[in-house]
Amino acid sequence: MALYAFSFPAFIKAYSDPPKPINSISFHYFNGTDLLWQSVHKLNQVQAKKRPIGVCASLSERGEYHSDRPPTPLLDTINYPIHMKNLSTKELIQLANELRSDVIFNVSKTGGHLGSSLGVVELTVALHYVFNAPQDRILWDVGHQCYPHKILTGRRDRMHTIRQTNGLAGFTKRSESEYDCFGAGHSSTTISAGLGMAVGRDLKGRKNKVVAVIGDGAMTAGQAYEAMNNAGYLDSDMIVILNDNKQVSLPTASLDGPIPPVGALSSALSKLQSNRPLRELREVAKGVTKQIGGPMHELAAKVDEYARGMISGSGSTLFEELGLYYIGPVDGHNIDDLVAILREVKSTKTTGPVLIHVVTEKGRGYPYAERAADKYHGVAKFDPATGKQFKASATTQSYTTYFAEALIAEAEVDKDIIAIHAAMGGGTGLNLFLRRFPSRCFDVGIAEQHAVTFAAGLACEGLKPFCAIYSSFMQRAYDQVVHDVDLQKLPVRFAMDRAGLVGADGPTHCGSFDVTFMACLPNMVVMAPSDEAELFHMVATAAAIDDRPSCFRYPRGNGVGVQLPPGKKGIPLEVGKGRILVEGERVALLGYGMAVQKCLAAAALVEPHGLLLTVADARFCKPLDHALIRSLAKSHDILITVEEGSIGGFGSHVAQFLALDGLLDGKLMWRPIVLPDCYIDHGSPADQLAQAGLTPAHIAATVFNLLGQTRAALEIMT
Ligand SMILES: Cc1ncc(C[n+]2csc(CCOP(=O)(O)OP(=O)(O)O)c2C)c(N)n1
Ligand SMILES: CC(=O)[C@@H](O)[C@H](O)COP(=O)(O)O
Ligand SMILES: [Mg+2]
Repeated sequence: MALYAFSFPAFIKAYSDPPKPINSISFHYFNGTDLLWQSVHKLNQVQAKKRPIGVCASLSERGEYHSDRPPTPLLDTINYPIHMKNLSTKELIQLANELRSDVIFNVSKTGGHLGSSLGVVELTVALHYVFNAPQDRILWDVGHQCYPHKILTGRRDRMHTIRQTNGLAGFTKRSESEYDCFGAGHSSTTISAGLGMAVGRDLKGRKNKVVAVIGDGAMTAGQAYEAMNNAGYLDSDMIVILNDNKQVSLPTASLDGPIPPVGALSSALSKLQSNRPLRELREVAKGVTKQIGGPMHELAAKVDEYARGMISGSGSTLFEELGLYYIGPVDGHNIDDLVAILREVKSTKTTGPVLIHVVTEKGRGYPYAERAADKYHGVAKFDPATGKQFKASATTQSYTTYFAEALIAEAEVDKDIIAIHAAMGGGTGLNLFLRRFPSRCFDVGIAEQHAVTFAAGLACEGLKPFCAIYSSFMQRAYDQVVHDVDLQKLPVRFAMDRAGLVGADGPTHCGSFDVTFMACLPNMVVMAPSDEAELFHMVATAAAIDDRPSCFRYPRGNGVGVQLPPGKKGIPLEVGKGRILVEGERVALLGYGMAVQKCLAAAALVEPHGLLLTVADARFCKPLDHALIRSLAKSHDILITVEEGSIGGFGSHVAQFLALDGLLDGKLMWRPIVLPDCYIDHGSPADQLAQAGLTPAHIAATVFNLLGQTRAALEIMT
């Protein structure tokens, strides 16, 4: 939407004889007595489906897109934003189309986050055209939509390495580029960080701009409001761009039916889109204010005041109540409008925080993504021509699916079981639960803190809430876990998926700390299954624990192929009891969670050397199975614990017990194998495990070293 820089006569004329409808926004009618404009605003050009301009490759016969990478003659000349500055609008449109095809072909070879990147192609071009990064700070919330940004900021030649070992990160990352002014991965942080940068700029006497791009999903998290509230109070100059694509929650893991956006914000945003006329009037008024001085200010200010008042009457300027100047909605795929409005806002002095509401389409410009329920949010490698993804075939289901099936089985026989997730219905598998129990599944938006305390409230009323939140996203709700759940000993059950290393998403998404931060809580039962059958049993165990909170963790990935319980219904375990899987001698490996599988593999590696190791599955970190640990410590020379978690977790609790029980006072050699005290970068799961020292070979080498067999230790590692 272009801000109309009316001249005075034209402005007055607009009052009586509105201009003819023009391309994107036009004012039909203004009645001088009441401030009512009807406007025609083609927000999403139907022609959007038109083949991109300037792309001469013919469409594939096999499908609806090119099978070969189309030529990108203009993009080939752009390595950094500085190379874009002299382009015409037409060239910018061509650049956007070439950039879009570049993203599609890159991701078709690497997999990754496609839909959100496609939705911000025009916005990215306009931002890097108008603003001067890296001096101007451009922040991308969550950062999963940053592929166009990375291509335009000197990293096009490395996009084929994205999310791979030693490759580009899948999110923005400060250490990767000066153009990535803030790291992301978890949502809803950029307004806070951007405000910090704006205040820092002012304190340093600098003049650069700060722009935070945040999605409608990320805008459902409380931190976004904390930040806007503070921005409104501080009145610092910054620009928030709300990228509203009507996708808040993720059916990432499965092609579920479209999940409507959750929460009151989504309906407020829809209202904003329906309340266009009044807002456009304000934009006109603002445009006039800037173009003319003197007495017209009062008229324009009056128009603005009326418009604000009338819009807020409909409760639609939620953002203005927080002190941000609202502009929009703007067509996020119209570069002409975007450039005009960004230029206008950039050139306006001391505006305080401004929120530009941009409406985009996730997956835009790639028919398979546009049509998919999940908008191709997270994709495997795929054939660009047909959109067919090359998903690895597996003989077992994901732990996510097993969890959902286990919870459904429990909910079939217990009507008090309720499921809660935070905008991750696909990733947690709870969309499967939702289909079976639509009234007992709650998606609270990207609001993990609220999810936990909401579950606490449910537990107060005698329900049995299962809060399914990825391990790393659970970090966001830790005080709620402590203060609202554990301290009050409320029976909330926490299902923490993506525990341990997660591969391509890297350190922001690795569930490294959940054992550490859960097992230190006095009332929490903390357990971890060593395979998919155990996961069913632990879901049943959690369902049965109704006098305190409990949690269980499980990894990203598929089961190991063990027999599932009959009817896929778990049997509650005896709380605090582990089990011995293999009786050996001299050396005992005590695994926690999926690390037990690595222990079994390590035992198999050393057996040809005449070593028969004991392998035990702890099952519980809290309460610990003291009898099992005491027995292992007393009947073996060496005790090694293994877990895919940080220091302070299972091994630390075992050490605490061994020390207090006097079991370290004798000959026992004891070693904990944990994640190293560092962040493991994105890469393949195998590479990550190797970097972490958690492979079966590493465990076997530890055994050999402790037995003084250093040659064997070296050999097993080569
Ligand atoms: C704290 C946190 N919770 C959950 C997620 C998982 N997640 C990644 S993207 C996404 C949806 C984001 O929606 P939006 O901000 O609208 O971006 P879009 O994908 O629509 O472009 C979610 C829930 C996350 N990254 N961070
Ligand atoms: C960007 C984001 O946070 C999610 O898309 C996340 O990458 C999903 O992870 P999974 O692919 O493990 O579900
Ligand atoms: Mg969205």
